[in-house]
Amino acid sequence: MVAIAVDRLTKVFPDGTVAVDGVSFEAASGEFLVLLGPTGCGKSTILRLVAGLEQETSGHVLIDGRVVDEMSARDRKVAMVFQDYALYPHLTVAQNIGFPLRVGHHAVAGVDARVAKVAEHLGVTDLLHRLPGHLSGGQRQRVAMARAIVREPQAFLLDEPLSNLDAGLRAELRTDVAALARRLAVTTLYVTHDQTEAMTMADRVAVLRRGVLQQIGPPAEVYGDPATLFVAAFLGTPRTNLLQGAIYVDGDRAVIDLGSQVLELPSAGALAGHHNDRVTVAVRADALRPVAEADGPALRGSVRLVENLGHEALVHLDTGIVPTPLADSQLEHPDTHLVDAVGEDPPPGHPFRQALARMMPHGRTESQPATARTEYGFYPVYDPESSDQPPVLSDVVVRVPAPVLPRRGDSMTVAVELDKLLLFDRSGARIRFS
Ligand SMILES: Nc1ncnc2c1ncn2[C@@H]1O[C@H](COP(=O)(O)OP(=O)(O)OP(=O)(O)O)[C@@H](O)[C@H]1O
Repeated sequence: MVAIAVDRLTKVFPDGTVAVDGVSFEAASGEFLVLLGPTGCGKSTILRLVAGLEQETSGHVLIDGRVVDEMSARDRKVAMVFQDYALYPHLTVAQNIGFPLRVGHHAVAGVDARVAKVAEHLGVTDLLHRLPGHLSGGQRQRVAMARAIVREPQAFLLDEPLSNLDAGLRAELRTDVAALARRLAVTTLYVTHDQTEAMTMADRVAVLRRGVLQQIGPPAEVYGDPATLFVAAFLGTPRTNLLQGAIYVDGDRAVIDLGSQVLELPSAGALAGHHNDRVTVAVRADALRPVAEADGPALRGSVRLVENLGHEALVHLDTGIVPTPLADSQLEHPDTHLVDAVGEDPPPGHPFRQALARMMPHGRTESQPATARTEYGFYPVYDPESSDQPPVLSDVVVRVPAPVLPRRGDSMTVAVELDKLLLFDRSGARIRFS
């Protein structure tokens, strides 16, 4: 088997769309590498470039250490499977699987044996005589996979192969597909926007955003140690809580000021140089634990909503903390929207004045002016362009084990595991503090 690498790969389409922007990575021989990212981030384009179905604007594709930029798709000997399996409707399953061998240079002898072997690998032996129209979606996808591997490709390129299937089948097939790729030890690039698929199937995950590689690493590392706010926000079920905050440092004391609440850190440590920095605090449900009484860092709130999932519940807590909005925040527009409200007010007449006037201060009450600061000098800011609606305070989502569930309106305290707390600066880059 062979390694696949891309080196500063860039694809600009004729209309100027930069679909892939200087991406470099290497999938080792036999590795299962998942390309993960939201729609339009360039995943499929990377796959098509590797397959030779698209010509790169600059950079290189390497297969087994050899630059293949000028090599035809056929000669690259990689097999690609798409989400629409595109089986030939008038051919039986056996004929579909054997098709690449019959049109290729192979002697016809031996085709049946290879079809039988591959069909067994994919668990479709009983279906060999059927037509695709008489198969379920999952069975069709298995046949498409069988057809792709029958030529014994050097590598597998899978483009959202499971996305047309229902949830149950997806779960079943993702285990099968990953197991098959490992059994055959075929180097695999697998494209998905589904974080569960990425986490469960991959040896390593490459997270992409707008054609740019954000981070690559084993699933646990990318999840637990995200390099950017984008990665932290993209990976998390339930969704990662993103909270506006600021860092306050006084000697060896450090506080993360969340407006209506503060989290005290044991020591300033690596945050010493970040006094007054505006940050987004990303805190996932697995960093939060409901407690009767806090004996360490904690957040408090009142229960707004309980989603009962049977074995556990997701509790939405109204904490009075202002969220970093996912779509209109620095997540999508680095450093363009948020005003640095820490430290000093903008001068009169400054264009940000209006924005500041619409700020939601911490624990706002009727008697409190809208520009109240916390004792540490911070107030969260709403982007006035993102919405005409009054600002909404963040719900912090917490997992609570069934059966003892809180009720709407109950107060709740959740202990915060500080070493799972993720801080990001205004450009979305990680601030490490321990
Ligand atoms: N032929 C083309 N001409 C112009 N733009 C294109 C072309 N093909 C893709 N794009 C654009 O390039 C970007 C990346 O597309 P690509 O299909 O690689 O994304 P993706 O991450 O695979 O998305 P999805 O998950 O929706 O399939 C998108 O903005 C897309 O609109």
